[in-house]
Amino acid sequence: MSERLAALREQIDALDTQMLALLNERARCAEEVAHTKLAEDPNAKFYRPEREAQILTRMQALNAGPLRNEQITHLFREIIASCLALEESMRIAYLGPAGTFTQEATFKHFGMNVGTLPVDSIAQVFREVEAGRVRYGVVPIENSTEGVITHTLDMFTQSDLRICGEISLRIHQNLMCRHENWQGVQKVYAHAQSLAQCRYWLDKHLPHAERIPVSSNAEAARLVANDDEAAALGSRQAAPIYGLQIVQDSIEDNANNTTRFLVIGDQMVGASGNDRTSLLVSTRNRPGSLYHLLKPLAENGVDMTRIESRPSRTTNWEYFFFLDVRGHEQDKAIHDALEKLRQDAEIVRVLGSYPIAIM
Ligand SMILES: O=C(O)C(=O)C[C@]1(C(=O)O)C=C[C@@H](O)C=C1
Repeated sequence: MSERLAALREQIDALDTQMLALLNERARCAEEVAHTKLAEDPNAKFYRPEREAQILTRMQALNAGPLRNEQITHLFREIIASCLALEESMRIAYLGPAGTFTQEATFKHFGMNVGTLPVDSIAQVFREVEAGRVRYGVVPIENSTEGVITHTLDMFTQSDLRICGEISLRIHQNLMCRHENWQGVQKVYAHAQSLAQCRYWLDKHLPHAERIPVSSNAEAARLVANDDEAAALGSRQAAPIYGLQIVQDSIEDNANNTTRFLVIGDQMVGASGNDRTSLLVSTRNRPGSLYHLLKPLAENGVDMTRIESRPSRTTNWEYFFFLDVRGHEQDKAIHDALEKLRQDAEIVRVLGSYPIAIM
């Protein structure tokens, strides 16, 4: 080994020693935070999404490189998750099975070592949280190319759970096989959405392979585990679970393909300074009802970023409206707009105020 290399490694060893001490000092602080919270309130919540968002935003602002903000965010998320695990060991239910993008989103947000419970429907995620068998749940809510996941919206009309956070995940599709010789595959299994997201890549590179839609990408990987002539598309997490190799990565046609997920729980989240509030509103069916619903928001200068309507299911031609606005329900503008709205609408429910997803 050259003297230069030996000296650099010595420097790295010294820095690692410092980081180790600092990490444990931080962990002891988090343990102290837990004791303090409990002393102040026996029902205190340990997971504080607003505080986590503030920490990550601050680190990004301070970051001078060469590590990219994305890497810094990932590292600090893992550090915070490890500290949170010292405060409380918790389990997260997600729309499974293992190896799906929802699992990837769960690990991204709660750290790679969090306990998880994969379940087989969005409704079941809600039920697990409602029954207290898990602390939080993670469900998909919208994809940038495929649109809103109406099943998740509908669940909020039947559940009192709140939205505690959101996770934004860049969807990278991977081609996975049992062996490296992917050019010879005859079949490509995947969820229909994943097949659609890789249509041009498949046209170009595997034009003769049959595309077979299945219930989830994890199911696709499971089928390919027993088939030398097939490939699966999906999240990189699926490969080791089903003994597959990633033979081509990031093959999605649209590089900006993103899915948004919600963290659901029974917790009110404080303001982080960069928040979103989701509302469920219903009005009597009369002329101008949508106008009356939106007027208080506009008059108070509340920035509405989305509106979705869903049939009420109990009365024909009556609708629930799902609205997203920028800001926190405690902000004066939103608070005042909600007061006004409540005078007019049948139902006005705040589904949650939560930090806007960070990277
Ligand atoms: O500040 C808190 O409330 C903590 O519990 C500490 C901490 C952290 O490690 O920084 C851990 C978990 C919370 O979700 C937020 C922050």
